[in-house]
Amino acid sequence: MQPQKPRIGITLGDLNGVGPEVVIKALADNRLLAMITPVIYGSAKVISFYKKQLNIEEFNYTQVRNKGQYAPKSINVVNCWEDNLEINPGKASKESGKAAFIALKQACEELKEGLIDALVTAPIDKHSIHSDDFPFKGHTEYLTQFFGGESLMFMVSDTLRVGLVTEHIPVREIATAVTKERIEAKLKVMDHSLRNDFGINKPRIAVLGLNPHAGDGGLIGQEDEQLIKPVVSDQKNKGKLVYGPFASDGFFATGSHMKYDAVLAMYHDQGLLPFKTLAFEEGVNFTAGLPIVRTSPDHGTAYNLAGKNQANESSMREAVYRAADIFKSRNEPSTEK
Ligand SMILES: NC(=O)C1=CN([C@@H]2O[C@H](COP(=O)(O)OP(=O)(O)OC[C@H]3O[C@@H](n4cnc5c(N)ncnc54)[C@H](O)[C@@H]3O)[C@@H](O)[C@H]2O)C=CC1
Ligand SMILES: NCC(=O)COP(=O)(O)O
Repeated sequence: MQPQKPRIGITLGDLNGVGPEVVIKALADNRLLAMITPVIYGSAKVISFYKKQLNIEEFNYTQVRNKGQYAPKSINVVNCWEDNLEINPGKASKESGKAAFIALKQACEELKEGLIDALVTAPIDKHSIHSDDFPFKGHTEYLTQFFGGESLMFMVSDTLRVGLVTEHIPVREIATAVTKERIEAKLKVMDHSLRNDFGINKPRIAVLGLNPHAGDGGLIGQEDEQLIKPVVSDQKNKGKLVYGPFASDGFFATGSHMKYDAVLAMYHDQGLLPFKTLAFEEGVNFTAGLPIVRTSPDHGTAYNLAGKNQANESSMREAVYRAADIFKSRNEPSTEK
């Protein structure tokens, strides 16, 4: 008997952004259908609108009538909201933010119930979706609360992996949020994910410094000497292959990242700026550390491109492949990890 293909839930994200476009373009590639059963959470009306606009013939889908009954040879579409919602490509709106949340919530509930195996999320507009029902800064924070656990925003490609100690917080709060406990917790998730999700038996991890020149021996801020160095030493004493802190400005430019399986950055732009520069098209945002698998493309709603058939779908395609790979890796009989 053929093993069951992983059922990958895919949320459409903000219906006025490039989410629907990159989902349609990625799934129009039939090779994906041979490997996974896609279940789109959103609306058939939105899919039909963008399909027409993009003039994509080879994208056929089935509307789901019964919850959890997903046709293995089709692109399944679950209608999550009323059909009368207006579609305005490129325009932020509270209504589209609300719809994005409804689809995300339904997909998460079905993931929890075991009706799908992994989740891929198309981009939301963090401002539009924000409400009393969704008081979060992004998917990462929502999923961490919904499923529980210590999560890590882990940007991954075949050649580069970058995780973050702090995520969506204002720059002025970074220094106080970088604590020994938080660095240790994120290193633990990263180490575990490299072993279990990526099959690396002895992960080598580089840790970036917080201050310019990793503090210059305490001349430019104390955090590198007093927090980061002791954590790295402690990890080494425990037999872990953890190195640093490295001055972050020249780290990627000199190709130093290639000597490690992953890099731990202290804050969002410190990690995502080099990641997107080096791996924008193939890069994927993976939420490590949770009991479920969630990936997403590494870009946002790109309102400037929405409705113009100019969005590149490769990051979305990689996100789908990556979710299926990690799901399989977690469910394979374990070798030594
Ligand atoms: N996982 C998620 O849901 C994410 C959501 N966002 C949200 O997206 C919104 C816009 O954020 P920005 O910082 O402007 O980032 P963005 O990724 O939407 O746009 C940055 C630049 O990249 C280009 N770009 C983005 N996706 C592209 C694609 N598929 N093909 C070609 N070019 C592409 C855009 O045209 C723009 O020039 C914000 O509301 C933000 O919160 C941002 C990142 C992730
Ligand atoms: N720039 C990355 C990002 O914003 C990820 O957001 P989310 O996956 O937490 O929604």
